[in-house]
Amino acid sequence: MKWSEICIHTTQEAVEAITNILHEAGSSGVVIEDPLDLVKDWPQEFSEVYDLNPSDYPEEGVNIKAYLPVNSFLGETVEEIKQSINNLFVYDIDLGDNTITISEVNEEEWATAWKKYYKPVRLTDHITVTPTWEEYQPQFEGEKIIELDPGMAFGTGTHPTTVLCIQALEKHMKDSDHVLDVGTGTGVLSIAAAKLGAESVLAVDLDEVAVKSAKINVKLNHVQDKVSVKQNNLADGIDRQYDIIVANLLAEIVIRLAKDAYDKLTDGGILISSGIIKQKELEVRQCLEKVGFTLIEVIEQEDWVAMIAKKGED
Ligand SMILES: C[S@@+](CC[C@H](N)C(=O)[O-])C[C@H]1O[C@@H](n2cnc3c(N)ncnc32)[C@H](O)[C@@H]1O
Repeated sequence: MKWSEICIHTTQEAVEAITNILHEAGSSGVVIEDPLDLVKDWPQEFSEVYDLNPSDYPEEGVNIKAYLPVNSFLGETVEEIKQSINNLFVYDIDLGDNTITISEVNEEEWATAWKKYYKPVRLTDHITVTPTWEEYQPQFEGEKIIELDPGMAFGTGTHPTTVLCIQALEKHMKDSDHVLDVGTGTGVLSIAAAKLGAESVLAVDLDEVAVKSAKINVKLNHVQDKVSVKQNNLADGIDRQYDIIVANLLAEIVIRLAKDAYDKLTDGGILISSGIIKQKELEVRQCLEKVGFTLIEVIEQEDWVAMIAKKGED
């Protein structure tokens, strides 16, 4: 397996929180390079001599290094890590200059390195996702194929959080439903919804790169008659109601969206929320119930949970 090194330059204060984020993102080991270690009195047990090289350490602040497997969703994992770290501002944690570098393969190569690991994948009974550069012929009648060129946006379709959303869309969405996709990334969930029979889909993302990518992918999949894409913060300013809201965000952002999602669903409408790491399941569940949702299903893949919740009684 190939590994990529991610290095975050930050402060002492942020070490614990960032280490947690890296573990949650699937890193098995974390190295902390703290210049304070150079001046610390190390115990000289069993004749062990600590011979630290100052050139391995930053002059100020702390380097946290972690190793991630190079796979088709490496880009997404790095994006998740960046987002989770940026979210620490909310908790008043000083992040210092918060520079993030990727090495082993240089950043430019890294941006495309994952491409060779990205192959057509069957995600559900009906949906297969394939990168645009692969030749893929349908394998069975009724197979719906999503072609994607993710560029630098999140959403190859293969990430567990995305797969859970597509499975939930396939199960809970009815033909003629109107769908809102919050945090669309490459547009993968909107395209899936359109191909599964949605009447209309509005795809929103805060990130301009994602909005561009989603617009390209929507056209590539010939669903532009059903799917519109716009830059937007969560569901702010959206003034109509939807039958389904799908939101593959992080737990903290799902919590921020919950009340607004409830208001913007029709009675009996369904919220599919994903991007929830297992440890945060209870927190999100309590928040959804507090705003009035009835939880109807919780599905899991690896360390990730998606919650399907209904507006009104089950
Ligand atoms: C985990 S990715 C999901 C992408 C895609 N929907 C998928 O399932 O593969 C989350 C996306 O949410 C977007 N996002 C994060 N915060 C947001 C906000 N406040 N408003 C809208 N989009 C946001 C990010 O830019 C990113 O594209």
